[in-house]
Amino acid sequence: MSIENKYRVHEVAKDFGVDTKDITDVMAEYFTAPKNHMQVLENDELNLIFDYMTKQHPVDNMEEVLNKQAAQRKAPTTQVVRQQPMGRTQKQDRRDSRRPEQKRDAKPEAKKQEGKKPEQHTAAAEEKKFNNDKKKNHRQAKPHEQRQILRPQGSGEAATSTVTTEEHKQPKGKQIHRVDTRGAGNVNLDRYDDRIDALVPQKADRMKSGKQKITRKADARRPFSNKRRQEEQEKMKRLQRQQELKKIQLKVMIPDEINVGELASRLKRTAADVIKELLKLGVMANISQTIDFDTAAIVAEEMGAKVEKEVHVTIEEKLFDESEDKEENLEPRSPVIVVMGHVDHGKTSLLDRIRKTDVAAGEAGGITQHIGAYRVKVNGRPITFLDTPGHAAFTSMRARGAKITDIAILVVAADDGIMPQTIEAINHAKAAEIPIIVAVNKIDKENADPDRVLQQLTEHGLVPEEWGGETIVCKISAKQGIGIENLLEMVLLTADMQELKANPNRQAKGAVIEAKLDRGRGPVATVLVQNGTLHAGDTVIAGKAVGRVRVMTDERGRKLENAGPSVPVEIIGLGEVPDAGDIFYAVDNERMARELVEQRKEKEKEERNKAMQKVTLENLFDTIQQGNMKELNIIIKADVMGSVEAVRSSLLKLSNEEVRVNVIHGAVGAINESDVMLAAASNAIIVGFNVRPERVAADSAHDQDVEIRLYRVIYDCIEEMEQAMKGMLDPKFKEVVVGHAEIRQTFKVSGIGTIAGAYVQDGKIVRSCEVRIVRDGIVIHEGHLNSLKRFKDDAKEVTAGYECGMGIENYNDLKEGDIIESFVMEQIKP
Ligand SMILES: Nc1nc2c(ncn2[C@@H]2O[C@H](COP(=O)(O)OP(=O)(O)OP(=O)(O)O)[C@@H](O)[C@H]2O)c(=O)[nH]1
Repeated sequence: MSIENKYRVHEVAKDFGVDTKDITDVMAEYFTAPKNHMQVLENDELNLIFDYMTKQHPVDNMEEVLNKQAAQRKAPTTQVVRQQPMGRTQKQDRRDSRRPEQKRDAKPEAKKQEGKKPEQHTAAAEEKKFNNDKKKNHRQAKPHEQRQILRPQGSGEAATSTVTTEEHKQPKGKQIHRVDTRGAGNVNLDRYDDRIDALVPQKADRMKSGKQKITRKADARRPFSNKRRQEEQEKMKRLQRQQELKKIQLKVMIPDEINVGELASRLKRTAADVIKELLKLGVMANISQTIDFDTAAIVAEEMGAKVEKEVHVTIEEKLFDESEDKEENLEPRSPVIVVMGHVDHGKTSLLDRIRKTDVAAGEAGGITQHIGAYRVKVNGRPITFLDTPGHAAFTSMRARGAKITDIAILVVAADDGIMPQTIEAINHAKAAEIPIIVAVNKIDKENADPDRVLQQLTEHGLVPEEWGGETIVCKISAKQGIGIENLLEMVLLTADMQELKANPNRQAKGAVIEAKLDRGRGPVATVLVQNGTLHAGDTVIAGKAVGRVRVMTDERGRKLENAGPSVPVEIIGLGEVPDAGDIFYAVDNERMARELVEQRKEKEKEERNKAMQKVTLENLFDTIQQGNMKELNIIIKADVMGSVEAVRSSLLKLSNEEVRVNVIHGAVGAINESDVMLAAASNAIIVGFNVRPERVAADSAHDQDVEIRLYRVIYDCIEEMEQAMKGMLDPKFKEVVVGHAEIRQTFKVSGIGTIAGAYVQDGKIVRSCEVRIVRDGIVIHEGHLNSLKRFKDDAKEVTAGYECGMGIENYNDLKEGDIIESFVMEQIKP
């Protein structure tokens, strides 16, 4: 309360025209008795006293007031009369009018209000009463309103005197009464009623809200001003409430990552607000920067929003059940084996022998057909063999992300030993991280030297068990059927170590092993079920093919109804031929599967158009920077083994904290298709020394975006790799300046343009070269020559010390003194 607003007991008494004791009594009744008459009254005390006094002292004689006002009847309807301090006469009038004998009854009457404070009392009851009174043509003054609206009693429509607003005109803190004097005869009561009607509901609202109506002393004495302010305050509060409500309701969906601008717009705030909030978290970010979900969520919550994680569900996620199997649902499954080895070492013979072993074992069934895979039973336990020739399919499957084999059998002819393809096979198996069982074949041959094979194996990191290593080596003869059973037992033993398991009780998932278009049957695919069980009639999606399994058969042509984990089956019913290595899923929703297939086709088209994604020396640094590369796989091919080893050891030394250089294969000889396949499957770069790629390999590398780098000097290779890893690889082209000429004169030739007469200062100007025009050291144009003449003759080139005439293609702004620089872009060869 400011000094000028201090309102003391005796002043209040004086203004009401009562004794100080009356005020003291009221105070004592509802608060505590004031210490003395100088005590300053608090707002709530004042409010109460006003309510109390106005109620206890209704105006019962307005005559004198009215008489005074009669003189002003012709004055404007609303007139502000300042009384500073309250005009003596009027004050006296009021005192007279308010000083009836009731004064002494004031207390008892107030006490009757069931101990409620007068403020509370006046609230609802008085409101009702007021409305009723009003309807009676304002014949009775209402005690509560009395301090606001002074009405003549019994005079009906005679005259009405009202205290009005006009707050802004008042000196602060002074008690001012404004009197709205309406002429008795021309009072527009309807208007007056309207005003009251408008005020009443608002007032009733306020009453309901239980808030104190008058909160300041100044307000107490400016009731209408107070009302307007309250209306405004109410309005403000309502707006605030709405805003708060809005804030509460604002829910934002935030994905794993979101950029600042997008977050701001989702929060319906400015980017600056979000950036500020981020700064508070110690995150410096600009509008286009991407922040992670956690950071964005904190910011959003700080800004009063409710955060929900935005999860994008792909069709795949909806369609495929990729949930992890619970341990209790897993059952042992049979191993899936691939047979690899150098050409003619006996792969086919071995596979045939194994199959025959099985048939010989008395397996009932039809004629054996080639479907790409088959199963045999060894000691009552089935083993699945991939019967796909060579390791091409195996590798291409791996390149597609299908890991289908559990164990590799490496066939090495005892009479031939380890050969290039044997090494390739070893490296393929290593890259696929599957155990290798070595089958030393053809031991029946006279010139067989199994020990030599063991020795060679050791050189390639496969130390045989009998030599204290971990590699199982079986000596066999595929032709004579020697050691086959032992080999199969070893396979089972190795499989046992792997504890291969799957859940047969779910929808099938697996890989396509082979597929072809059969004239009579349409697309036919051999699939290996890897998890779950495939049923005849299931809807299946494999890569870009979708369809229903119409017929399902095994390698002997027997119809199957169900195929569980590790079972290869041939299926008919797909709409298209899938690719070997495609993952297949049995699904519930065929329509969605077809939609997914369309999506995949579309995506494939896009990807075909996109730049290659495979690692190259050019994109190596970026790939490392993006954290997409932890290992740089390299395949080395060279003319001599010494080079392979030298390069291997030098490249391995390039490994740093971010990326490990990994030589996955090194061999002597031309770069062949198998190298390219391995590179494609392992995202490797092929490095060649003094070797060239075979034509097929080069085409294949081009198709599969495999990079082949050819060098003649090891040092160049190491340096380039190092530069690439540091992101400092030289550009593929570099500019070579050929010569300079100075323009001495210019001529304008109609229909041709400006021709420059120039003098070649150094090097030469070549007709086919690119040129740039340099004026005062600044390049003002780059382009091509459209003419180069020596005297009147066209010239191919003009060397230093000679004059020439030249025209620049589509450029005429040539001036004396310009330098024409002739240059060529040279490709940098590795
Ligand atoms: N003496 C002997 N000859 C064998 C043995 N295994 C295979 N052969 C012979 O070696 C030759 C090649 O055998 P394949 O089984 O066709 O060899 P592969 O590795 O499948 O050959 P590709 O399919 O061409 O890669 C054939 O003439 C076989 O008869 C064996 O254990 N002993």
